[in-house]
Order: sequence, then C-alpha cells, then structure tokens
Amino acid sequence: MTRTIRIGTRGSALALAQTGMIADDLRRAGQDVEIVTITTPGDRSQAPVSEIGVGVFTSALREALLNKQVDVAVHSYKDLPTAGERGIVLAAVPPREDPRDALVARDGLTLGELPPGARVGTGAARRSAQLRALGLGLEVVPIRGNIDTRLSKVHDGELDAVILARAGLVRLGRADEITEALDPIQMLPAPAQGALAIECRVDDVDIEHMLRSTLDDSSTRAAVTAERAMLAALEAGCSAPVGALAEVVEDLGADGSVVERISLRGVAAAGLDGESVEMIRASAVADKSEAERLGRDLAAELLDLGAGALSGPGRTVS
Ligand SMILES: NCc1[nH]cc(CCC(=O)O)c1CC(=O)O
Repeated sequence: MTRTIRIGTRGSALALAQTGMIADDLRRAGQDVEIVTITTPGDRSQAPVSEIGVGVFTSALREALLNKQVDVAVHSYKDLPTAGERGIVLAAVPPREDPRDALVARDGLTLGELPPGARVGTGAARRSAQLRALGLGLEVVPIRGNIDTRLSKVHDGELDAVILARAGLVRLGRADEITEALDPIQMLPAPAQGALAIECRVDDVDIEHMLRSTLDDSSTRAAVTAERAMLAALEAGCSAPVGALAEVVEDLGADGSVVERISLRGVAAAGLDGESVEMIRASAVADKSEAERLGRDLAAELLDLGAGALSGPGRTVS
C-alpha cells in the first residue's frame, strides 16, 4: 500500500495554484497526494511585511511539517528566510518560472510611457529603490495585499500601475494583464523570485528522494543558491534592499568541451539615507558547482563598493 502524501500550502490563490501544479506533477509520477491548507499570520495581517518580518508566510507551514500535520511544504522560495530550519530539508527546487518583475499599467502603458508623477504601487523596498533610481519622476505608492487586490488598484483607477512578480501572474493565469516585463538591467528581481522551495522532514528519507528525483531542477537550484548566498552575506553586513538574478549558461572550457557556468548579477542601495536613489550593481561568473561561493563573493564586492545600511524603510522580501 502506498502512503498518501499530505502537501501543506498557504491558502492564498497564488499558493493554491502553485501547490496544485506540484500535486499534479507528483500524481503523474504515480504518487497519492492530498493538499492541506495552513493559515499563516501573514495571511491574517494587513501590516507591511517590513514590520511583521520575513518568514511570516512560511514559519506556520514549517511548523505544520515539523509537527507532522503535513509531509511536504510548498513555499514561494523568495519568501523563505535565508536561515535554514532544524529538522527540515530542501528536497527539491523545481524548474523556475520567468523570474522578472512585471508592470501592469493603465491603457497598456510601459514604464517609459508613464508620465512624470504617475502613481506606481509596490510594497517592496527593492522595487521602489530601483524604480526611483531610474529617474523617471514616478511617484512610488506603498501597497500590500494579495495579487488580486493589487491589480484591482490599477483597474479601478486608484493607481496608474503596479509592479508584481511575473511568475505569480503567470501561475494565476493573469499574464495577459502584464503591459511590460521589466528588463533585469532596470529591475533585478528578488533573490529566488519565480522559484518554489519543496521541503520535507530530514528523517523522511524516502519522501526526500522521491521529491528530488521527481521535481528537482539542478540549474534552478544552482541559480537560486547563488542568489540566496549573496542575500545571506549582505544581510549580515547591510540592510539595504537587494536584488539578484543568476542564470546558468553554457560556455566552452579550456579544452573546448562544453561546461556549465553561472552568471550572477546583484544590486543593492548605497548606504546614503532613506531617500537614496544610488543603486550599486555588480556581476560575476563562476563554475556551476561554485554557486555558493559566487554569491558570497559578489556580496563582498557590493559591500566594498558601498552597499550599506539604509536608514529608511527596512528590507522586505519582495
Ligand atoms: N512576496 C509575495 C510573493 N511571493 C511570491 C510571489 C510571486 C511568485 C514568485 O516570485 O515566485 C509574490 C508576489 C509578488 O512579489 O508579486
């Protein structure tokens, strides 16, 4: 008799959509699965994420895993704190969705077409800092709430545009509302944006192996490992908003053979003040097996270049 695997998820439309896709993948692989919804304090609170803290969406799910209410937890990877959790293992990182941020603007407008003074909604310090650094004279309006709530602020005319992760809109079947996918040169996404983290208990070795062999994508794992290593190293040294994007690329080795490398770009605000619009950018390439070190090295370079403490709003996960 095969065991029914209980998959824990948050109850938001996005979380249910992405957990449903993972459940389908597992069913196709012959597993018997059941979805269990866990309500998190982040779902109940309307306070800014910078106040309620990173991890607010994910700790209840990890607790449900540890106390055996569920066997697997599906998280938006970028919402996970960089610190690991004792007793829990990252069993799989499935192939990533398009990691870019997306603009949803009135009248089909792109960022460059929005007039000065246009009101653009985002709750993320990372997005607002990069947006202000573009020098377009846009007014950044802090917003929170689920994706549907944010989109409705454009449709009802309260805002001219909002910026959201493209991946969330794709998974909710609302990609047709995107008016521009933002180029990473203008707007680097949050570390691990567009990726999922599939966790299980450390001692559940059979489930861990099944999850890894069914769902894990080694290139996505390497890319998010580099991005998150950069974030973790910066967290220790600065409180500026951080963006990162790694891509696995094929390159020619010294002997002419094809080798896989990771190319990582990072951005952080300079440590001037809360109104700072100076963004510090750096990039580097390393062998795919060196993801962790690449991330740490790029963080050290950003700190050397002046990435630092921001006295304004704190870092948020988005
Ligand atoms: N912070 C909330 C959150 N967590 C994951 C996503 C989108 C999906 C993803 O990045 O995987 C979002 C919404 C957003 O940033 O627009």
